[in-house]
Amino acid sequence: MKDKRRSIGFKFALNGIWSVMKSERNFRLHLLAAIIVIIAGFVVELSRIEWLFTVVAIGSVLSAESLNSAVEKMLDYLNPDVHPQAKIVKDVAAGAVLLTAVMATIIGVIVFLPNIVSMLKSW
Ligand SMILES: Nc1ncnc2c1ncn2[C@@H]1O[C@H](COP(=O)(O)OP(=O)(O)OP(=O)(O)O)[C@@H](O)[C@H]1O
Repeated sequence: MKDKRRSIGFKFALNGIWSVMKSERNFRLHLLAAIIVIIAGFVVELSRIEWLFTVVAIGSVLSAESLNSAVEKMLDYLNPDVHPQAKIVKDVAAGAVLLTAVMATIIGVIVFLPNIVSMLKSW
């Protein structure tokens, strides 16, 4: 019974990921960027520790994007009047995405730049 409930919960979670993929252009763009980064990771042969940072960076951005989308959808559903508090709620959620995207960019530069430079030197 507990297993069945768990698998239903998992199905709902997958449904949430699918829904954000369908409705959020930014999520799709970040997903595309993640796929390109993963392919680049194989090309430059990242080390184990570099993969760890890369995976954490990608996961953080996609998670923040999903939570931002949940906040947006909840507010859209509640349909509040124009109000400074409603603005703050959306802006704070969008800020979380920006913070993770900046972090991911910094990690990307630190991880990939030396690899790309040494690859170019060996040509
Ligand atoms: N009810 C509201 N009251 C005051 N400001 C709002 C309200 N709703 C949205 N805003 C402001 O307008 C901005 C854009 O909101 P909008 O609903 O158009 O897009 P979003 O849901 O944040 O993003 P997306 O473009 O992904 O749908 C928000 O970031 C917020 O600053």
